[in-house]
Amino acid sequence: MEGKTKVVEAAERTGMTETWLKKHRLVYIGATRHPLILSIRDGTIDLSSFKRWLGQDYIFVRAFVPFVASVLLKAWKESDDGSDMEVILGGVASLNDEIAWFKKEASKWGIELSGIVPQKANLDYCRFLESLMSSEVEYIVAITAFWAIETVYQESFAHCLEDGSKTAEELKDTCQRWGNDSFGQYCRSLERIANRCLEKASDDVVSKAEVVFLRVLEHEIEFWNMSHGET
Ligand SMILES: Cc1ncc(CO)c(N)n1
Repeated sequence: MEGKTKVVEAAERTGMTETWLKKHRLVYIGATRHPLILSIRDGTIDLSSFKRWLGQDYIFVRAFVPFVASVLLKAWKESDDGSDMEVILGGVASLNDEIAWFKKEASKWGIELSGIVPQKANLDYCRFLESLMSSEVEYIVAITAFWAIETVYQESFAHCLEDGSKTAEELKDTCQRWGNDSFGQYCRSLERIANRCLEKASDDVVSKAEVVFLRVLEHEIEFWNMSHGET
């Protein structure tokens, strides 16, 4: 009887990410359909907002590298599936390309990356990432954050490439960077890892992961808000 109860509980937990996306739908939409993204998609974007975002995101991505490395380390220590490490390593490799891309893109727009001052929302987000790098933070919690961070960008930029979007030619490269199908597949691999881990996790760890998921969404919204340039 006890065994049966456990099976039912596990079944209810399959697709935890799906459950959270439904439960927190409004916040998720806030993060993936932000006015900056909508303005890229409808062609009304103010280029100074785009440039502000680009410069700040370069700083963010530099802090994101050690975070992803910390997830890799946790996978090596805590994961029960050796293929997790390969997916995460693929993420590290694509960040290497991403940093090179930021440099190229910045020079295209005449942005001096070394002169960028990180804004408060960026510093807050980077501090949050740093808190997740602690060895006290469980692999499941960290991989959930990683999946959410990548997925927000994928969903946002893919929206700018859908049929009917009026994205300017010079912004398509940026949208492709995160909006392309292979980045989408990579996000789904991360989601499968998160769901597999969440299925086996204790209630306590699952609720910690949910809190972290929500905080990622809030940080992403604040990050997009920086492009307004009011702070
Ligand atoms: C703020 C932010 N979130 C997510 C990503 C995706 O890597 C990024 N580059 N920047």
